[in-house]
This record gives sequence, structure tokens and C-alpha cells, in this order.
Amino acid sequence: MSIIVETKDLTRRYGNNIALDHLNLQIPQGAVYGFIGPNGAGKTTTMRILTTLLLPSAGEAWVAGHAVVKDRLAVRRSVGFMPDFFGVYDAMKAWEYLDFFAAAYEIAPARRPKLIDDLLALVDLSHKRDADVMGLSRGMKQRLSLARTMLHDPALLILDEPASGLDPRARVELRELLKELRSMGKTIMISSHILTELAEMCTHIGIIERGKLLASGDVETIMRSLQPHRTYTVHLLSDPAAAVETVRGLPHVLEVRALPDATPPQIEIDVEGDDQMVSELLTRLIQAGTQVTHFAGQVSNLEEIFMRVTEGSAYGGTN
Ligand SMILES: Nc1ncnc2c1ncn2[C@@H]1O[C@H](COP(=O)(O)OP(=O)(O)OP(=O)(O)O)[C@@H](O)[C@H]1O
Repeated sequence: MSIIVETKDLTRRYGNNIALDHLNLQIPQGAVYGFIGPNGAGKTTTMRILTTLLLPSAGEAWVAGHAVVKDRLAVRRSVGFMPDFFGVYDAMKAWEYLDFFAAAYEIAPARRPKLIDDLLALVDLSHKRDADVMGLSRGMKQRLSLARTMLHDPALLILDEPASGLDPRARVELRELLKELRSMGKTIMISSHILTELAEMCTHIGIIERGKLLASGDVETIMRSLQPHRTYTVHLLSDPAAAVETVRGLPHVLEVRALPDATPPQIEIDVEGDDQMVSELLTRLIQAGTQVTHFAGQVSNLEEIFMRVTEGSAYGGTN
């Protein structure tokens, strides 16, 4: 997978305040990259640098192979940016809003009507084509804003807190839309300080706090590397007490317990180690005559991981 966004020791100061501190970030092409961090962590600063709206104090960044400081126009052609506010002139209709920005992108007038109709259809706003933008709901404004980021068909979309302030239905609609954009081949970088907003839609995550990247990578690897042990749930047809005895004391098994009154009978095993260990554990169970119908690792959610990682930093732990 090629890398579409890369930063190297990216640093930004505001006076004495360091907003970004040697940030080294990589986003693979085609990813939905969730950029997660508490208020003031440096998310917007990073996004504004990547979209050429802000200069770094030190370090470098590239978008689609173009350097953000030296090759600003090429970067702008590759990126669509949706800021965390919806700025627009009053009394503009939805189609006029898109037409205005299409003109700014120097899209030929003859091409615009079809492009605008296609984008309004994509974001499910065809029926609001002639509505005043100021009268649209927040969710609709977000979708219109997203359509605007797509006008020049950029490879990368950078969306700053797009889900904030949306009601649950609008959030689901946004998530569906992002899925569709991804299937069109777009790479999407999306920020939030609310993890559950991102959990279901991201392939990769980066966790940022006080201008430092604490963790970054594909969701599964991050979850695995940040979990000191994993818990496996085993459903059985046979006696759970016998299964507990089989497993107890094996290397890499930290703890095992039968779940009383569970239907079907179940045990839980806390395992330390890699997939090889887990596979050997299952083999031992089967060899001992245990009748297993289900064997699965429990996945802790992004929220838990985020709390663990950021707590480590706040208390001076290593990351
Ligand atoms: N124009 C500015 N002048 C001075 N300090 C700034 C400016 N913009 C941002 N900062 C500071 O830089 C740090 C990072 O801010 P940034 O807006 O990038 O964080 P964020 O993660 O996007 O936060 P939020 O979730 O609140 O939007 C904060 O300490 C903020 O106060």
C-alpha cells in the first residue's frame, strides 16, 4: 500500500506554546484514518498544515508526494478540506454554493451543472438543490460541505470533526457516505475527540495528545499492541470444569474461569502472547477432548485504548 500522507518531525509553535511536537505520521492510500485526540491536542493544526493553510515551524509534510511548503498548488489539487465550521455567504442556494466553489477551482462553466447535480445526488441533497443553505439542517450542511470538498475530485479528503453536533441519524448518514467515498477510492483523514464516533468507520487510527503522536497504525495492530493480554471466550458442548483444568497452568495463560449459568457452557481465558500461542491453546483443548463450538478473542474498543494510551502519557509513562 503506498503512502499518501507523510509528516517528518512536523513541528508548529505558537509563541512559546508547542502545538505540534515532531509529529511523524503516515497514512496509507485508501485508508479511513481516524485522527483522535482531546481538545487542543493539535489535530486542526496538523490538518491546516496538510492543506497548506498554515506553515509549519519546522519539519516537513507531503501529500500525494508533494511537499506542503514548496509545492502548495499541487497539494491543493490533491486535497479536499472540510473545516470544522461551515462558512458561507447568506442567501445562497445549495447549487450556487457548489457553483461558487467550482468557479474558484476553475472548473469550466459548461461542466459545472452536471458536476453539481452529480455531487448533490451523491450526498443525497438533490431535493435541496434550490434551498437556501442557511436554512439547511446541520447534517445537511455537513453533507453539502462534503460535496464541496469533492468538486475537484481530490485523492484525499481531510475532514475536521465532521460528526460533531450531529444527531444519531445524521451521524449514520455521514458514516454511510464516508463508506461510499472510500469505495470510490478516496483516502479519508477524519478527526474527532469522541472515539465512538470513529470506531466503526476507520481502518487506521492515530492518537495525538499535546502535539505528540502516541500511537498510529491499522486499527487491529494498534489494538493488539496496546493490550497487555487478550481474553478469549470459548463456548463448549462438554464440561466447562474439565476445560478449565486442561488450560490452567499452561504457559501464557494468565487466568481461566468458567462462567456460571452461561448458556451454552462457556469459559474465559486471559492469554499473554502471540497468535501462535493462542492457536496452541486451542489445539490443547481439542486434544484433551473438549468439544468447542466457538472460540473468539474479545476486542476492547477504541475508547478503552485511548484512555490507556493517553493516561500513560499524562502520568509520564512510556509510549
Ligand atoms: N492561532 C493560534 N494561536 C495560538 N495558539 C493556538 C492557535 N491555534 C491553536 N493554538 C494552540 O495550539 C494547540 C493545538 O490546537 P489545535 O486547534 O490544533 O488542537 P485540536 O486538537 O484541533 O483541538 P480541538 O479538538 O479543540 O479542535 C492548542 O494548545 C491551541 O491552544
